[in-house]
Amino acid sequence: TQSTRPQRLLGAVQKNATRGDPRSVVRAIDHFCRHKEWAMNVGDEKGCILDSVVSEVNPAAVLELGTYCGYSTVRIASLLPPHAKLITLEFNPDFAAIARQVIAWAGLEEKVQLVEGASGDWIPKMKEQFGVKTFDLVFLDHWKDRYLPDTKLMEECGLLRKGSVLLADNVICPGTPDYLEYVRSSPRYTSQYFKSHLEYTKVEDGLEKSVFLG
Ligand SMILES: Nc1ncnc2c1ncn2CCCCCNC(=O)c1cc(-c2ccc(F)cc2)cc(O)c1O
Ligand SMILES: [Mg+2]
Repeated sequence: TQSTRPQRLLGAVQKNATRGDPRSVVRAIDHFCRHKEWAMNVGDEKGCILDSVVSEVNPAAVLELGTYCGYSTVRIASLLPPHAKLITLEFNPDFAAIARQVIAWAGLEEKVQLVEGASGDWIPKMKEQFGVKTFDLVFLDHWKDRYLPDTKLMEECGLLRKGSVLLADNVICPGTPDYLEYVRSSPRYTSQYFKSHLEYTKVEDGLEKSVFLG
């Protein structure tokens, strides 16, 4: 039977990356996606911007919306301080199964909780299910038309505190126009655009960093 692209991506990790070495996992995925098969990871160029924001925030509690194969999960988790936790939500069970193995290969299982399901269903249950108070950093990389409703949901559920940072992928390509309009015009956010390119291409894309002001 035919393998899927995520399965072939996992194979490239297991073949080319060193167990327990997150950077080698990131490098193996980027090489696979640049030279073999494109895949919708945040990628190396936007990944450097992600790394700098994670390092600056130095978060104790991170939420990632949209795990896919776990590429950004590994990038983020590898930069977290001890005892910090990353909860990552993935809707697609096949993607989730691959991501678990990629995260395990990187040796980051202790820092990551992968939850299968839709963001709209899980966000209201975060506090009771995972003992989360608020998130210091949220990385939005899931359905582009869910960025805005899920941001409003996180506000309503009290999951954001003064200073919480939202970092959104793909605000240009595929684009999240309603989300951009909201965070850039709302008095409750200070927003900043980091111009970059769609992963592994020359097409313009970028990350939007928005700080919740409470
Ligand atoms: N827990 C949850 N709740 C809701 N939705 C959930 C979810 N967990 C997952 N999903 C569903 C996300 C499906 C993937 C989202 N990402 C994307 O759709 C995406 C697409 C491109 C792209 C750009 C140009 C092209 F020509 C083609 C594709 C690039 C990217 O960096 C992308 O992140
Ligand atoms: Mg993306």
